[in-house]
Amino acid sequence: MKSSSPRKKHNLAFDQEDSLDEDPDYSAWMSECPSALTSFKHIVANAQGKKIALFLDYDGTLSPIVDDPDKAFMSPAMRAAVRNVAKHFPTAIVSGRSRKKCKEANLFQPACKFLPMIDEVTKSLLEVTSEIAGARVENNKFCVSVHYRNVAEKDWKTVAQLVKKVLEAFPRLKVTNGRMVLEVRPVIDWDKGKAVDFLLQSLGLDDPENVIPIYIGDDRTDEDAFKVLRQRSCGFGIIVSQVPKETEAFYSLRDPSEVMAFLNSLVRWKKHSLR
Ligand SMILES: O=P(O)(O)OC[C@H]1O[C@H](O[C@H]2O[C@H](CO)[C@@H](O)[C@H](O)[C@H]2O)[C@H](O)[C@@H](O)[C@@H]1O
Repeated sequence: MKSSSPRKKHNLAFDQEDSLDEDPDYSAWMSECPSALTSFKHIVANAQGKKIALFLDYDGTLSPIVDDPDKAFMSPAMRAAVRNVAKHFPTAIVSGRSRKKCKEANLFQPACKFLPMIDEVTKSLLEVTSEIAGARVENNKFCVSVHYRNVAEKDWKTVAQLVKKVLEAFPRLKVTNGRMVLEVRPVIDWDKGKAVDFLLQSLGLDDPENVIPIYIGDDRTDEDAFKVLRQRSCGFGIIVSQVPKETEAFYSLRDPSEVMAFLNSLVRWKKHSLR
C-alpha cells in the first residue's frame, strides 16, 4: 500500500501529508512540476485567445481529506469559488463518487451492467471487513471503496489480503490503490482520462486549436487524465500534493486552499481580459 517516487532515494507513502519544504528533493520536484500559482502568468499566456475548460477532482482537491468520507465537504469559500469559475469557464467535477440521480442528466454509464456485481461484492467486502476496527466499505454505485484510513497500521495488510481474497470470486473486477483506500472497480476500458475525452467531445470542446483543458486532481486515478492531456499536447494537469510524486501533471498546487486561490485567479484574469 506504499508507493515510491523514483526521484527519491527512500520510500514515501502516497498519502503522506507532511510538508517537505526544506527537503532538497521537494525543491527539485518543484522545479520539474512548478506551482500553478507562481506560473500563473505563463499558464494564462498560453490560454490567450483560447477557451479554458476546467476539470476538477473532488476529494483532496476541492475538499480537504478527512477521516469520514461522508464529511468531506467543500468550504463555503470553495463552493463560491467553484460556482464563480463555472460562470466563466466550462467546468466539470470528475469523481469516482456516486451522485444522486439528476432528472436532466445526459447519462453515459459504461459500467452499468456491473451494478448487480458491485452490490454483490459490496456485501462480501462488508462481511469480511466487519471484524477490522476502523475499516469502512463505501458503495460508489459503479465501484466500491474499502477505506483503511482509520484502521491500525498493523492491520492494513490484512485488509488488502481480505479484499484480494474476495476478488478471487469476481474476475471481472480489479483493485487499485488510492489515498488510504482500495478501490474495487470493473475491468473495463474506462478511467478519468477517458471521461475527460468523452466530456470534451460531447461538450463540443474537442478542438486543440481553440480549447485548453486544465485538470486539477490529487489522486492516482487523476493521473489517467493528466496523461491524456499530455498525450494530446493540449492543456495540462495540475497535481495537488505536498510531497514529491511521480506524475504526468505539468504543474502543482499544495492543497485545496491553493486550488481555491488558483480558481479565483482564473476568474480575476477572465474579468480583466473582458474589460
Ligand atoms: O476517484 P476519486 O474521485 O478521486 O475518489 C477517490 C476516493 O475519494 C474519497 O476518499 C478519499 O477522501 C476521503 C474523504 O476526505 C478520505 O477519508 C479517504 O481516505 C480518501 O481516499 C471517497 O470516499 C472514495 O470513495 C473514493 O474512492
